[in-house]
Amino acid sequence: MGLTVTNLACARGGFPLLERVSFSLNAGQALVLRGPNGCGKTTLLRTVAGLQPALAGQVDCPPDSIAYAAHADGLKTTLSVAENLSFWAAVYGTQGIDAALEQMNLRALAPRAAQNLSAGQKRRLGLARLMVTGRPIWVLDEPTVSLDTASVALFGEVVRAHLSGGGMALMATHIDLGLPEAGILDLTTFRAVLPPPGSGHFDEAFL
Ligand SMILES: Nc1ncnc2c1ncn2[C@@H]1O[C@H](COP(=O)(O)OP(=O)(O)OP(=O)(O)O)[C@@H](O)[C@H]1O
Repeated sequence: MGLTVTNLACARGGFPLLERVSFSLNAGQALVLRGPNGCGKTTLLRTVAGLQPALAGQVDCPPDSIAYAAHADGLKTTLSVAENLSFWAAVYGTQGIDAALEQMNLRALAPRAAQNLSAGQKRRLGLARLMVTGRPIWVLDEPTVSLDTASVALFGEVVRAHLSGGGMALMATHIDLGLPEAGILDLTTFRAVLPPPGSGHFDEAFL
């Protein structure tokens, strides 16, 4: 009931970026994607989350098991913190936002409109959304951007609790989340061989 990625190849803007990527995640496991800027971490996460098609290979996981947190927090700016979480709980058919408010240190901010939060507070709310999805596989793109040291530690604890409960996490991050149990996958070894100039891929990138 986990996540299995087999021989995955993915592209962005028509350019193949990664190929032959394989890994699996079982209950309680986390994997951190590493690699330099632009190597394709976001692209891989988007492909795993089903936001874009793979060039080749397979992503296998139970239906509706992935919760994806992108660079953008995806907040409803005019709704309060509590209303945002309640909205997402309703979307995902779950109940109760208390644990998310508590664990992401948002209780005191519950009545504040999302548009009036600081960047780090917005990020905490964006991450709290994961907790109300009830979904076991968290796919996280640079989750700690804008977080201060205390909030990074807080989020590390939230991920650890998620893993302890049988959840899984696939993350692109340059920051140490304090999860020594997480595996590391360096994507530099999976870089796709670029197509020869004039093969049409450049034009395709602008179509
Ligand atoms: N919408 C887009 N259209 C075309 N090319 C894109 C698009 N978004 C990203 N790219 C390019 O795709 C490549 C991979 O980008 P991606 O965001 O997956 O890398 P990354 O490893 O996540 O980088 P970073 O560590 O900087 O976040 C980069 O060269 C980038 O410029």
